[in-house]
Amino acid sequence: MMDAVIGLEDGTFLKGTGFGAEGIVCGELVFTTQYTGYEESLTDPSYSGQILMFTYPLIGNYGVNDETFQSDGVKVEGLVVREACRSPSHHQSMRNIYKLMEDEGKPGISGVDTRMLTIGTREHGTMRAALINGSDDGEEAVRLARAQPDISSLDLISRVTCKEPYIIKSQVNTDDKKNVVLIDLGMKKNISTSLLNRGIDVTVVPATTPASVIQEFDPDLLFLSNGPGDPQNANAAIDAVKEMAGTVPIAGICLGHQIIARALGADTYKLKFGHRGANQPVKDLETGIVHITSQNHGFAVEGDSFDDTDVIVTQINTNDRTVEGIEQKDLDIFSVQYHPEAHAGPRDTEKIFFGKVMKAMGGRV
Ligand SMILES: NC(=O)CC[C@H](N)C(=O)O
Repeated sequence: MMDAVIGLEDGTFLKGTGFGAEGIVCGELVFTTQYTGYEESLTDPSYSGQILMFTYPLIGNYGVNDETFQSDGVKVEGLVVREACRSPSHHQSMRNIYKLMEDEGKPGISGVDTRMLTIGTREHGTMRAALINGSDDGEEAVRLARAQPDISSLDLISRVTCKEPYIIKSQVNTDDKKNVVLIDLGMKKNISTSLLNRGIDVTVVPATTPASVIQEFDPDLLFLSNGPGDPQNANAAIDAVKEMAGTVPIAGICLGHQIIARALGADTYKLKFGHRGANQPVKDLETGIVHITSQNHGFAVEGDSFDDTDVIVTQINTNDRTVEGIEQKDLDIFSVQYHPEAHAGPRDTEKIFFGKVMKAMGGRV
């Protein structure tokens, strides 16, 4: 048992019990309301630069199975929970969450009032934080929280994107093989899996790959993944979309959606405390149907700011009416703010979104 403390930029600090690796981490403190799916969220590269807090009071009760990972390891900077389960129960569990965080060199804190921290975040907006595992010096944690740069000034994508292009061949036999070029901005594994399961070969390329190189791979569709940080910092991908718009269909998820929107001349802005959870209601404005979606984002697209006046907002969040989906029909471009690939979260929109990707390439849905 180690002393641990979390400090926020507003001067709040809470002492608790440390687990995982000893050390100090800094990042934005964000909360997610999902009850399950902690393995997927901890390994989601979109959380790079952030300390993740679960509002659900018990995390780790079904252990850790590496098969669920959305990347090669834990990508959050640190973890905040009310209680971390030491003795999990699940036949596929390989280790407990204590061991996971220790093996991955990431600190966690338990035994803190996550309700108070969540209310504070909702009232103040997302705050910079520091988590120290191995000390209970709250003043130092607050000082470190305040000393770090704002997330918008960090280049987080370069930390999580792949270094070289690579090709994943689909094992599904189809007569008409399609090839998607996927710009890896910090891709969750289930995005490529959702394409591979439909018989599509996936060429994954680094975030700074220019349009000229993407074209050499002869894509049937250009796909932009999820990823960390402020979409304003993804200039290379924004330029690639601008250059390729109209030449191939383009689709995107989350950060990919924000990048596509910026390429079409829209503004993006920071939400007060973001949407993170597995039950976010999204209304399709064409059908009127509301789907329950998985989400993890802190930025959003300004719906009425598009330079391209043919862009339509296709979906909105019914909680706060923020933009959840856009489409430019003439250019065959569409994207969503939520996560149709789920993992973690509901699969309500999986068939709809990836069906649309298939249709855009002239393939079978
Ligand atoms: N999951 C994501 O792709 C997140 C996108 C972006 N980093 C945001 O926080 O809004």
